[in-house]
Amino acid sequence: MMIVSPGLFKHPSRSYSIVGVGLLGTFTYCHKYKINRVSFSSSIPSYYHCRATLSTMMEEVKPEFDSDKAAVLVNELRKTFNSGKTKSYEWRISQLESISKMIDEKEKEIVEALRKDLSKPELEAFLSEILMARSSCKLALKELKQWMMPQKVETSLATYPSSAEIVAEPLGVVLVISTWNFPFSLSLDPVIGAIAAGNAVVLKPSEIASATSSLLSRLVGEYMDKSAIIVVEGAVAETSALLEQKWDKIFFTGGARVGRIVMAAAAKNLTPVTLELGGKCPAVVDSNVNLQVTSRRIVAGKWVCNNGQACISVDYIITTKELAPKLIATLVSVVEEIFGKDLMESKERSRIINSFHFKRLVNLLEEDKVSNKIVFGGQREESQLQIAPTILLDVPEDSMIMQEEIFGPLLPIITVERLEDSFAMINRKPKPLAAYLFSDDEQIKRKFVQNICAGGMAINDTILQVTVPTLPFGGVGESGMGSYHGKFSFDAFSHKKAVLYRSFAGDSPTRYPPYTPGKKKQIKALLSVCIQDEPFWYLQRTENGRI
Ligand SMILES: NC(=O)C1=CN([C@@H]2O[C@H](COP(=O)(O)OP(=O)(O)OC[C@H]3O[C@@H](n4cnc5c(N)ncnc54)[C@H](O)[C@@H]3O)[C@@H](O)[C@H]2O)C=CC1
Ligand SMILES: CCCCCC(=O)O
Repeated sequence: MMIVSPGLFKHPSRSYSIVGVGLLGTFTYCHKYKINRVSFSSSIPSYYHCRATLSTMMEEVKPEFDSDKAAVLVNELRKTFNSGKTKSYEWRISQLESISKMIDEKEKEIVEALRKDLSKPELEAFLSEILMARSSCKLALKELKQWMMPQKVETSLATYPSSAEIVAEPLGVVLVISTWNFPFSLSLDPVIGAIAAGNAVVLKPSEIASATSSLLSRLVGEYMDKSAIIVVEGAVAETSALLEQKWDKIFFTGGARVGRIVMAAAAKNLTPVTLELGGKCPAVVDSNVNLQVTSRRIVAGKWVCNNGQACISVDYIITTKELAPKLIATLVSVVEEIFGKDLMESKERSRIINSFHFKRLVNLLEEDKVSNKIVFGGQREESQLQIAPTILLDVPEDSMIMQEEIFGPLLPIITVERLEDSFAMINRKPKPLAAYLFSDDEQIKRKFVQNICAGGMAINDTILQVTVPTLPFGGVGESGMGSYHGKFSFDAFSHKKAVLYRSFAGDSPTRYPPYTPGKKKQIKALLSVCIQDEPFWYLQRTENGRI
């Protein structure tokens, strides 16, 4: 079903309805494709195979928002950026205040869109979407003046007398491509960083969360400066049209398969990227833990958090053979305490986003070597797009469920003889976005932090690391590159320009050729002083005492 959604180029001061000659014609709408109930044959095993099939389906319908339209859009935004308007502190603050106002005034509509897209419970929508976006915006409003201040730094004897600073300047016109699982906060959070850093920005939400995508398009058009901040709705074709343009930064949230497409497109223009990808996030559980608290925090980081459809969700657990039965029993009791005995009736869990993800998850459960490993749950109802919280024990490491990111309510538990054996298992896999350890043993904690490479970690909890704005949120290796949240968002969309200030005084002829033997002696003497006293620099303490 193809829906034309209004308002992409509703532009009071300049009309994009370019009537008349040539390729452009009149263009005042974008095409949005609603994909909620796409069903694939159950023989397709992998998520990415499904996604690729979906992409093929999309290609059959030529989009109106094509590369020519995208070029017009980028050109208009570049004019805005080059006018200097987005660089001022006042403009940035005004746009951030508009976002804050939008979130406050439209909270109910946001919750409703999230219910439509994911049956997201109201409180979860508030906590993981509205509060996340609101707190990012409030932090930027509070800290922006400091973030924009040039950072004074040390200089060196070789440049004496001098002073130096690092100046953050906006990259220019940036593209934010978002995804479907936290479709509101994951779209707005990077946009907040882009605006705080003084950029013009295009947001392309995920077509899979179509209600939130439409809401963002309407609200951004209503509240924000349309000459600098635009939402383009659409699917693969529209995203591809955007990727053909020259951007000053692309910020992508989604899977690694598409991350590679984004990076390849960016390479053509040497455009820097931040890739917020995914992966299999392990949770290691030691036998010396408070099992009740551990289980509650794993359940929170798995089934409460968007029904496991979260990039930082616990993907699998590793624990000892001795602890496994007690851990499973405690997890089950906590799940039933939180969601009730009739797991399929609970309204406290988001649904699976659509039928192709539903089928993908069922395929993971029904693989021969896995289907007899289910120790809890396993119920599913396609009409409700719901799968019960499901625990599996000791599935083979070469099974699909242990090879692919699960991104849903299935939780395999793998047992090892010794807890340290878990480290090798984790390090055999691609570097995860997050890794979790539950242990009371300080030595094990230290070894985990030192030996497990991951985007981020939490010790004795799950997922909360992304709520701390002083911690960068991002991946490593297959789970992504770059990071954001808090000032890291401002930095992700800024160029850090080095500036050295010198006076005309003290210009020494020693610096210039011809390098006579006497001069060489002087230079070597000066440099040896630098290297002896300070590694080639002197500490010119600045007025704010910062190095
Ligand atoms: N690191 C993070 O912050 C997060 C990472 N993720 C990861 O994202 C993945 C799930 O997202 P997906 O289902 O992939 O998201 P998706 O299917 O919504 O795609 C992401 C974006 O890429 C676009 N896209 C899809 N195929 C494309 C193509 N062939 N060419 C150009 N653009 C294309 C979509 O229109 C969408 O806007 C998981 O691996 C998850 O771990 C999800 C949420 C947060
Ligand atoms: C609530 C914050 C969610 C972070 C992104 C994710 O886990 O998909």
